[in-house]
Amino acid sequence: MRRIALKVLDPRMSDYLPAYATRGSAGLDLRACIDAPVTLEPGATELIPTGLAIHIADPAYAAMILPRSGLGHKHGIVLGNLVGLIDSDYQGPLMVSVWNRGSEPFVLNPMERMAQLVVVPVQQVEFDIVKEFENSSRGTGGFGSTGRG
Ligand SMILES: O=c1ccn([C@H]2C[C@H](O)[C@@H](COP(=O)(O)OP(=O)(O)OP(=O)(O)O)O2)c(=O)[nH]1
Ligand SMILES: [Mg+2]
Repeated sequence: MRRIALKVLDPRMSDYLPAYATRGSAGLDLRACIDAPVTLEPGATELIPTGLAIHIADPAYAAMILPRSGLGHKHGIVLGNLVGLIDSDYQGPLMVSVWNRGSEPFVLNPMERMAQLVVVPVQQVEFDIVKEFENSSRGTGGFGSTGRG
């Protein structure tokens, strides 16, 4: 398994370090490092600290913050930025933009799992400037060009 440097910014998080729930888990749950419950009214977005920082260091990797499916589907708790992207050179506090897109207030409790972190491979690229592309079967067709259903 790849190892990534992690700083515990808030000592309370030492007891709640992100871990894979099962052997096959892709995501590491991120918890709300808050002192008191936060009520998210319908439509509200709050930037919630995780109390952690990571430094991925290798530009061939990044991390993505994704919603938890249960919170998103049942309670409308998703992310204000839809997906959070953590650069490999980022060393600041890991923050989660929690958005209540639902119709009921949602109370986020201290240390509650609010989102998940997925580490993914990244291919950085350089561009070759061209006037014409080589032919492809799709060409410029997109946005439904192959039809519906
Ligand atoms: O949900 C998120 C998204 C981002 N970040 C941190 C890590 C990331 O590396 C940095 C910058 O994110 P991004 O590039 O998506 O934001 P930006 O608005 O382009 O800011 P910047 O100008 O700092 O790149 O913010 C988080 O902690 N949580
Ligand atoms: Mg950026």
